[in-house]
Amino acid sequence: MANPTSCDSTKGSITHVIFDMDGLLLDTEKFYTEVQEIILARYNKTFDWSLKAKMMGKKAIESARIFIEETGIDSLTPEEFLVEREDMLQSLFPTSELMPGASRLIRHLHANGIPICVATGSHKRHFDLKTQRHGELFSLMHHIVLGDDPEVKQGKPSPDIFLAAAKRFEGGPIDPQNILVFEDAPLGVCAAKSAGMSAVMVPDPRLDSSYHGGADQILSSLLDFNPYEWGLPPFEKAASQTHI
Ligand SMILES: O=P(O)(O)OC[C@H](O)CO
Ligand SMILES: [Mg+2]
Repeated sequence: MANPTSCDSTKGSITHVIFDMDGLLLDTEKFYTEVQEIILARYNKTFDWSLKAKMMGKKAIESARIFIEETGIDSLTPEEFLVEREDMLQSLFPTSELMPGASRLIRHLHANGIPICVATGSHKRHFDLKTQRHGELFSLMHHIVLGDDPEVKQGKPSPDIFLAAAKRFEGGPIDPQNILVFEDAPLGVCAAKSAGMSAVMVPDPRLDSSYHGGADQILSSLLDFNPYEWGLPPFEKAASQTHI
């Protein structure tokens, strides 16, 4: 039988799970990168991962401000930048695909009665486009908190979105110590830790490891997540392996 004492005290106390969406559940960060590269090329500039790290996970207008500030393009306002990228994003988002392991993990936690939700910087209109092929999977979430939710005053790295998500679980607010957040973005990990939660980071391999600080665990893929390590119900296969 599985030995529960192999989990440390924090990991063993997880009862609720919050998922980031872009770059974590859905392979959508590549769309932002592609579009931003196209826009920057018009100004003979290139997009790099240090800028990407500052933008990922934020609300659209917040990341637009960073983009304009950091690239020094003064002929575009952040609002104009958002308009300029919108048509391209709207045609790409409906093609969004799931990240490896996302479906398995969501279905596993749901089937085992672990309350799960999504907390994404994406606003409603983009969320609807990105998830239009994944409605059934996202319907397994207890709730979804979006970047344009009135309770989310500031985007990540502010803890606002994760604290709002913790409140909306049944019996909420859930103690942050009992919540595990999955994130791909450095600012998202920062937000989860500021909210007092545990954070598993699944970063893009192109993100420099200097951005990995703060996460409680770094994984290459959701496929590598072991629920048992966190006191969560093990995957079937893992459960049988513990008998060996
Ligand atoms: O990573 P998310 O799901 O918080 O989304 C944030 C933006 O929409 C994209 O960086
Ligand atoms: Mg993300």
